[in-house]
Amino acid sequence: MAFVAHQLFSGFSSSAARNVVIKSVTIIGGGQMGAGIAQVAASTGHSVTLVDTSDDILKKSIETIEGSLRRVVKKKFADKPEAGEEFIRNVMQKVLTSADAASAVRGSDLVVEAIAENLKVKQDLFRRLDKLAPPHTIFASNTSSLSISDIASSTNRPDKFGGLHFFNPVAMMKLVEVIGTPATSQETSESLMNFSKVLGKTPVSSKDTSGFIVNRLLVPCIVEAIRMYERGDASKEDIDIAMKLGAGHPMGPIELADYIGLDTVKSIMEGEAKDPDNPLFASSDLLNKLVAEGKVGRKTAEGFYKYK
Ligand SMILES: CCCCCCCCCCCCC[C@H](O)CC(=O)SCCNC(=O)CCNC(=O)[C@H](O)C(C)(C)COP(=O)(O)OP(=O)(O)OC[C@H]1O[C@@H](n2cnc3c(N)ncnc32)[C@H](O)[C@@H]1OP(=O)(O)O
Ligand SMILES: NC(=O)c1ccc[n+]([C@@H]2O[C@H](COP(=O)([O-])OP(=O)(O)OC[C@H]3O[C@@H](n4cnc5c(N)ncnc54)[C@H](O)[C@@H]3O)[C@@H](O)[C@H]2O)c1
Repeated sequence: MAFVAHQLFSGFSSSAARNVVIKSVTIIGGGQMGAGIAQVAASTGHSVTLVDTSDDILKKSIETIEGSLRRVVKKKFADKPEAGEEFIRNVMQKVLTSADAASAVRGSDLVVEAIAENLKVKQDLFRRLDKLAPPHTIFASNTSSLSISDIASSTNRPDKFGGLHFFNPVAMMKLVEVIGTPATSQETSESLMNFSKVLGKTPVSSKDTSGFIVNRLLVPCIVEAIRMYERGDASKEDIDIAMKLGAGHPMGPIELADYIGLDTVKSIMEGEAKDPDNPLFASSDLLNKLVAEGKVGRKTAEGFYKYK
């Protein structure tokens, strides 16, 4: 799939002190999160370029976006199927794909990174993109657990760098955490807050602290659930039923781990385990085994559970 450089760089105001109005967005990583972010950005009128490492992966990303749009349209245009089809066509036209991050970022107001949860890999990517993106371009990471300051330190634009933490599935989850570091400028934070609102999300702001808001509270729940299952205190089914019916969660913590992806869960755990003061993240034999077997949850049709 060839990259088509149609995007007009249009939203930047001449004054460096003014907010960047985000019109064109490059999303790096076309997996669960990147595809979802591309979908909501295109659905709200942004020109989107979705980047991944190969055309085959990007083809799957496009299928994922179209599949999710069909579910959205089924409700939104319940009585007008033709209008729904037209909506899908219009949204899909706004999503270009490219396996070449370097050309994709050249006309972009915002770059959102949603690649693997690995500090060095994210730093390497941003170090490269920093040299290619225009000076006004804001960089944002969708990291679940890494420090935004650490990722931003690979660039020369820490003032134009923030966290934009979406939730899975992006099409359905209303929250975005906007993370500012001590170096993030007020204009950048405001631009990211405004962008999130334009996407139809509710943004909250958080300092660049471990887990931000949601994961600081959610991750211990998932960790304890997996340990409880490993110890044999309860079956995985009962743990999930208990948290759905007893705590009102839409998914149980073990189902949710499968939904997030056990590869991502393992990367988060290993990143956090570097803190010797936090025994919460000691390794889990069961999690390691599932990941080693390629059973990383829903995306591979098997994790703790099997999926059709
Ligand atoms: C021992 C050591 C362990 C170490 C552990 C370390 C832990 C690490 C943890 C990492 C955490 C990282 C997390 C990440 O940074 C942040 C997150 O994203 S957390 C995840 C947040 N998400 C959730 O909590 C999801 C909860 N689930 C739900 O809200 C719902 O279940 C659902 C996903 C919306 C699905 O709903 P269901 O009712 O279950 O199922 P349905 O299939 O019927 O769907 C309902 C409704 O929604 C529509 N829909 C669902 N998915 C999509 C989609 N992708 N696109 C479009 N529409 C979708 C569907 O069509 C249905 O519509 P309806 O038919 O009702 O009109
Ligand atoms: N899965 C979740 O529930 C969830 C929720 C919020 C945030 N996150 C975070 O979002 C990020 C992505 O998670 P995901 O679940 O979408 O992962 P994923 O495995 O579904 O997708 C990651 C994609 O990035 C691509 N990729 C890897 N390196 C790349 C590179 N250098 N250039 C371009 N593409 C590259 C991979 O090919 C893959 O398609 C992670 O940082 C994760 O912590 C995940």
